[in-house]
Amino acid sequence: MAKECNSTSCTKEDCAGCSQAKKPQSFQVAANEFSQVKKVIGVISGKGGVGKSFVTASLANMMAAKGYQVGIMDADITGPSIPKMYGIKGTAKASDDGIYPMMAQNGIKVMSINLLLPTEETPVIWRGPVLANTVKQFWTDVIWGDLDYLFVDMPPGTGDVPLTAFQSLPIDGVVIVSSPQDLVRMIVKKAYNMADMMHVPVLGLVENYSYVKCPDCGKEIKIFGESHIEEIAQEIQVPILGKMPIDMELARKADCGAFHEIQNLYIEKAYEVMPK
Ligand SMILES: Nc1ncnc2c1ncn2[C@@H]1O[C@H](COP(=O)(O)OP(=O)(O)OP(=O)(O)O)[C@@H](O)[C@H]1O
Repeated sequence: MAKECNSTSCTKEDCAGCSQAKKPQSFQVAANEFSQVKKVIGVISGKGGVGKSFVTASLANMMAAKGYQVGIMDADITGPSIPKMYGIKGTAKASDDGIYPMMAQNGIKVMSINLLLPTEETPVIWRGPVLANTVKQFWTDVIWGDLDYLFVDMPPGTGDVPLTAFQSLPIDGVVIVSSPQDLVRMIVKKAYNMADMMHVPVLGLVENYSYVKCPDCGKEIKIFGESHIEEIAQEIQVPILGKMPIDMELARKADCGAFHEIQNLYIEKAYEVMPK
């Protein structure tokens, strides 16, 4: 048991069990006064292109189908894809009270930089602090209303913008998305360590692109090689929430703006770990 003290220079180990232990400084910002969000769930990946947006939207659909009020914050400011996946077009409206999210056909509220730009092809060529501030504003200025779950499609990596998202939003837990290559071991651990350093619980791991099913014989072909997800999950002591194959039907729906029709059964287990 640690000795109780008033020191401010103790290490994390020294302080274990001490009621005076230094808490990390909070940089959290207040939500818009018209937002009541019960749980905020981040979806992260150590690198881009692993299907983070796909998993974010799949989790959101799953909770919406179970009757919860759900929103998606597309915090991937330089690579926003959520509105397109749901076929949401146009510009979000605003009033003196804030900015209103737009709604997908299954009732999910969405906010993305693409809903604030003149066209969806307009590139976002902004410096880090401006990007990071936009994520903050998606929390402070967006009128989310009553939500049971807000899923945050976090920017990939461990840079400025994900750091601000972690620090500014009251994140209740994160899901890490990865692909099967060996390199992923290091990348998943970076994402895990970032969440850990931010004192945010990791709810589980999703492996994407695990295999592709041959349309003729049904054989599972592991185009990225053998999975390492079990070993990684064991090392970091978090559950595996599912392994997703490359599914052409799901890809087609995502591409044509019909993601609201998707029930992604490959990650059904994620429901069990959602904080209730
Ligand atoms: N399991 C899957 N089966 C078929 N298509 C998929 C699957 N996962 C993702 N895709 C498709 O791959 C593309 C990239 O996925 P997504 O946009 O989710 O990646 P991301 O990790 O969010 O990328 P980034 O963070 O770099 O923006 C999308 O077109 C998406 O529809």
